[in-house]
Amino acid sequence: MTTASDGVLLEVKGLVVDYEGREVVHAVKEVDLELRRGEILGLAGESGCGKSTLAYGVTQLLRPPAVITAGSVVFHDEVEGPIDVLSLAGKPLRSFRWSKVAMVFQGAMNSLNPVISIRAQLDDVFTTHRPGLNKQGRRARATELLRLVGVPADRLDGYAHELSGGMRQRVMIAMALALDPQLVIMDEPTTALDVVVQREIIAEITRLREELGFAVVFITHDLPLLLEISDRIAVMRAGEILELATPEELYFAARHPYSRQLLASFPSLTGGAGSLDRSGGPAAPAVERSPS
Ligand SMILES: Nc1ncnc2c1ncn2[C@@H]1O[C@H](COP(=O)(O)OP(=O)(O)OP(=O)(O)O)[C@@H](O)[C@H]1O
Repeated sequence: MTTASDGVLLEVKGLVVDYEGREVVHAVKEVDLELRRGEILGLAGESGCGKSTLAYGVTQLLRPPAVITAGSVVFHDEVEGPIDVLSLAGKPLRSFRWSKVAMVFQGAMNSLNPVISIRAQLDDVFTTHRPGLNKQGRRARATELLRLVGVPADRLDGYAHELSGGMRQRVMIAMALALDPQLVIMDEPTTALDVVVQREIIAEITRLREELGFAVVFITHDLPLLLEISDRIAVMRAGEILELATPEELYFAARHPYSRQLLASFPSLTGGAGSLDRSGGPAAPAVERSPS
């Protein structure tokens, strides 16, 4: 049995997720996966391969017609010990989602409430999940969270539409971190942003991960980005994980032909010298390039 001391945060075994419509779609097929405490795990693969279904499945965020038909998900909480995620329902499930696992989605405008101030939205999270926190405590925590993600505290009393896209995404990250989760699922968190802002947000995410130690499941079509920021990358195709490797292993010695095909579909990875250094950021991936 896995214990917290093994450093495993999330243990997924034989997970099967189907979409039950007129025709059943087998979106996730008997996936086994171990996510380590504090690691950034990238989920790579073409559109429709099941990345989001897998990530939402392990956090019980799926809605009908999605059905988990087999498998188990165990979250090794650093305080409470193992939690059988798939057996959670109602209040314990809602609490699990904010307190242990948080989500950052692509369009912050869709996740933030346009008619409620940022402060009130954070307040909502605290009053629901941290009822012991008084008004002063909530104010202090809200200010601290904004500072953490590099948003001026005076924005707390503003509204989502008054913020730039990058600022909004930072606020979303602050909300996700509000209850100090051990895992943050990020589904294309920077896709809607321009490249410069995207780089700033990515740098912020990796810095916060260093500082706070949460694990990240990072979903994106951007394989070069994953090579740069991930500790390990799972390559998915048609509901299965074909290969799970470090960026170095994947970049220099991918085992599965499909992984090689996927890498080859990014000219920036296979092109001429210097092509790994994208948009002024740190070189991707964080691996030594071969001299050839
Ligand atoms: N609500 C739904 N009803 C039926 N099938 C669905 C539904 N949502 C997703 N699917 C199917 O499940 C499979 C996996 O989809 P999923 O969105 O998880 O893939 P993805 O890799 O995250 O794709 P993308 O990168 O485009 O977001 C696809 O075949 C998709 O068509």
